[in-house]
Order: sequence, then structure tokens, then C-alpha cells
Amino acid sequence: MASNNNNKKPKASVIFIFGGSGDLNQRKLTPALYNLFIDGWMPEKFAIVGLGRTQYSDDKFRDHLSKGIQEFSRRKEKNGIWKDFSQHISYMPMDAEDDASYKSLSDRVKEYEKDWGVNPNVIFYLAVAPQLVPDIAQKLSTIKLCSDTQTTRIVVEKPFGHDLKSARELNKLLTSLFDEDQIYRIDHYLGKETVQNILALRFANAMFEPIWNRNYIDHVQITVAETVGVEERGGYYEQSGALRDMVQNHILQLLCMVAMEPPVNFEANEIRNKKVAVLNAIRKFDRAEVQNYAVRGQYGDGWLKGKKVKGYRQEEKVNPQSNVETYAAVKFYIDNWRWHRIPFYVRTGKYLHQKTSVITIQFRPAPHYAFPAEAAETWRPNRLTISIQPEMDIRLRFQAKRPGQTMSLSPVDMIFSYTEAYPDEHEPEAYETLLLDVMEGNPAQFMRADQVEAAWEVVMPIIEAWEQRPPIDFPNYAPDSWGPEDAEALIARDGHNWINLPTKSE
Ligand SMILES: NC(=O)C1=CN([C@@H]2O[C@H](COP(=O)(O)OP(=O)(O)OC[C@H]3O[C@@H](n4cnc5c(N)ncnc54)[C@H](OP(=O)(O)O)[C@@H]3O)[C@@H](O)[C@H]2O)C=CC1
Ligand SMILES: O=C1O[C@H](COP(=O)(O)O)[C@@H](O)[C@H](O)[C@H]1O
Repeated sequence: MASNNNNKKPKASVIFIFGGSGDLNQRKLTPALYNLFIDGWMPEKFAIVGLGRTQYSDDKFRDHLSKGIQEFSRRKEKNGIWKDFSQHISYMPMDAEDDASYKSLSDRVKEYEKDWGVNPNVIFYLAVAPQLVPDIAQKLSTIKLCSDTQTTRIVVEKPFGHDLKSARELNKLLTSLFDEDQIYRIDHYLGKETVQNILALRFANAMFEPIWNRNYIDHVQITVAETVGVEERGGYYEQSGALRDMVQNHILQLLCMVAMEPPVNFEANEIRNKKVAVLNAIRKFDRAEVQNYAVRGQYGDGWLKGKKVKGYRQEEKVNPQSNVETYAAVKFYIDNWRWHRIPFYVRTGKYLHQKTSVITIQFRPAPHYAFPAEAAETWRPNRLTISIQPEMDIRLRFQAKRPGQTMSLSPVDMIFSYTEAYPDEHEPEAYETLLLDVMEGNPAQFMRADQVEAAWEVVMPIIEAWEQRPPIDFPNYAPDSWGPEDAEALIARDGHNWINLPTKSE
């Protein structure tokens, strides 16, 4: 996102952050709002109100957030900008479970209305543990803080439910209290610049659409690999695991971006309808056949980039016999006309060899290869690689003739790099894009109730099968590896292998 030169800003907004004293706000939310402020995207009139039981004064709260800017923001404090920005921040100590404290929220809104002389957006960001969400939603509704459906919004963080049943219950509650258009279920992958660019790549260029189907594509791979472990998040992760933490949400959303039909327009419901159609078309495995399609792993102890690291079972707040997976790989099929019999291989894991999120579209080989076998180093060169992070680029790989008197071929890459194409522009963090969408009232990149449920329906057979049959080989991969051997076998059975792109330093 470039700086805002056209002066089109969202309307006046009050942003209440439940969990204002927590990690997410310090690490992501306030830095995102700060960067929007620097780029001129914050409304003329806005207020950010942190909420939590911790007894901060406004000044102490600002100090706490200022440390977050220094540590986590892509731009640090410069030229007194933080001072200007922080004047818009205040803190209200409150216990979210205490009914009486909600009155002070509506009093605060009335004060802003009076001071500003406008009816502002009122946004409630629920950056709290999931078990608090129903209670807070209920209390906001009871005091009628969200009765203006045009201006009030509620943002709900992941995890959205623990399984299909709990997600349905939460949706039922939220949609009984608010209009669907007021509910912003956030998946931060959808705010990533490179993820949003998949829409541009596919739907602003005519040349890809004719080949974007089973006739030309052999298979698709989606890798979201992390070099971090679970570390201090053991308490949360024990209830989650890689399938719930990454596949149910981020990875299935990436899959939808690749597989969705062209939208007629970019209206929120049009995009969401197209994505939900993909989720509904994903084949649901019988529990008995899950082992043919899904592999799980858990890291043991070992070495990672020269540092000794603990195994998952030795992490804090983790059961020493835990069967929770820190790695998952799945082969999905989308049973519709476009993707008939085309496998989508996805994988994700902690403590892997490389931090990389990348989508590879592997095209079919040329139908008739007239070149002599010795001409080519590889006969399956045609692929499109969309690197989401940390590299941000799109590469089209094809065969080229090597210079010289013999017909010798080797694969070459045509590369679009963000930093080279747009040297003067900076990529916003996902939370910047999504918070701006919330202020502007644009829910297109947020999850609708049926999307969340459809994604749970996809992973439930795997979760149930894995719960029924505990793993016998955990821990089964070493830190700094690419995961368990079974994941290699999953894809090798089909005659493929996982594509690991070298990093810049390799
Ligand atoms: N941290 C991250 O990077 C990410 C977090 N998330 C999600 O965001 C949510 C918050 O995570 P995170 O910030 O890490 O968690 P933290 O544990 O750091 O923060 C929890 C917050 O909830 C507040 N809180 C707890 N109980 C109450 C209560 N009764 N009344 C008022 N406030 C309360 C705490 O405030 P106090 O103690 O002052 O009461 C604290 O501000 C979770 O759902 C998480 O899954 C999602 C993606 C990334
Ligand atoms: O939602 C989550 O995402 C992060 C990975 O996000 P990224 O933007 O750094 O790729 C993951 O580490 C975490 O476990 C999960 O809860």
C-alpha cells in the first residue's frame, strides 16, 4: 500500500481493543495502526482505547505500546510521530466479565460523538482468548453498543472455534447478536500483500485463465514452513496442533485463492461465495482412508541454525507424552470440473529447515518431446511459483536453449520481484491492510460464517481419525529438517516431490 495521497480516509473511528494489554496488540495491532497513521490512512478523528484488567494509566499504557513499536513495527519512532499518534491512545481498566464495566464504554463513545460532532465507526477488536469471546459479544449486545449496524463492527481473532461443532455454536451466537456484515472474522494471511496479489495475477491477466485447470496443471503445492518452534505458546498449541493452527484457516484460504472461479466483481459476498464453493467441493475423506491422504509429525530435540532446541514434548506447558502434531501434510482433491483429479499437496510445520510460504503450480510436461533425451536436464520445467514470504516474488520457470552449438536445454526463471518492480514502495503488514478494511467497512477479505464452517468440515475427518488412532512414532522429525519421512512418501507415491526453493543464502 502506498502513502495515502488521495485524501480518501475512513470516517471517524473509535477502536476499542479488548486485550489491549496483551501480546497481539503490542506486537501487531498498534504497530499496524501506527504505520497507517504515518502513511496518512487513519481518519482525521480517531481514538484507540485499550481494555484489560491490568491497571495501566494512559501514559503507562502508551509507554508499553511504544516498546512494541521499537521492537516489532516495520517503522520505528521518528521525528516525534509516535508522540502525535499516541495522543489518540488511552486505556480503560476493566474486567470483560463484569457487566457493570460496559456502561463506561458507551459513555466513552458518547463523549467522542459530542467532541467530534459526528457519529463515528465504533469497532470492538476482540484480541482475547477464545473462551471470552461469547461473553463479551453477549454483553456488548445487551448494552446495545452494536445496535447501529452501519457503524459498529466486531473483529474476532482466530482460533474461530475448536472444531466444527464449536465453530457452529459461536457463529450461531454471533449472528443472533449482530448482522453478518458487522462480524469480521480475521485471517491475517488474507491481508498479506502477496496473497492479495494472487487475485491480480489470476483475474487481471487473460493469459493464465485458459491454462488454469486440469488440462494444463499437473498438481499444486502449498508450503507454509516455519523455523520457529512452539516455544512459550505450549498452552495454546496443546489445544491446537498444526492442522487447526494453520491448515484449517491460512492454508485452506491460500488454496481457495488458487482454486476459486473468477469473481464477477470484488464485492465481499461475491468473493466469499466463490471461495466457499471451493471449500464445499474439497473431497471429504472417510476416516478409514485418512492415512492415505494426511501425514502428521512432531519435532524432537536437536539443532537448529547452530542452536540446541528442545523437542516439542519438552516445551513449557506441554504434556511430556503429547500426541499433538507440529507438522501436517495433506493431499486434497477438489471435486469440480476445473480441478478434476488434480492433487493439491499442502504442508506446514514448526522448526523446519527454512521459513518460507510458497505456492507452486506445476504444469504438465510438453505432450510430445522432440528434443533428444540428453538435451534436457529436466523434462518437467514448467511451473509458476508464488512466493509469499519472506521472498516476495512470482517466477515462471520454462526450458531455454543454453548458448552454444548443441541443442542443450536447461530451465530458467522469469522473475517478478516486488522490491525490484516497486523500489520506492513498501509492503504493508497484513494487519495494516485488514484494519483499514475494518475501518472502511469492507469485509471481503474476512471470513463469512459459512466459510469458517466449510473449512472445519474439510479438516474434521482428519482430526477425528488422528484422535482415534494415536501416532506410534512421535517425535518423528528433527529440527532443521523438512519434516517426517512419511510426508516425502505421501507425494512420492504420485511420482512427485516437494519443491524446496533455495533461499538467497543457499
Ligand atoms: N499474539 C499473537 O501474535 C497472535 C494472537 N492471536 C489471537 O489473539 C488473541 C489474543 O492473543 P494474545 O494477545 O497473544 O494473548 P495474551 O494472553 O497476551 O493477551 C490476552 C489479553 O486478554 C486480556 N484479558 C484476559 N482476561 C480478561 C478479562 N477477564 N477482562 C479483560 N481482559 C482480559 C488480558 O488482559 P489483562 O491480563 O490485563 O486482563 C490480555 O490483554 C488470542 O485469541 C490469540 O489466539 C492470533 C494471532 C496472533
Ligand atoms: O496464525 C498463526 O500464524 C503464525 C504464522 O504467521 P506468519 O504471518 O508469521 O506466517 C504461526 O506462527 C502461528 O502458530 C499461528 O497461530
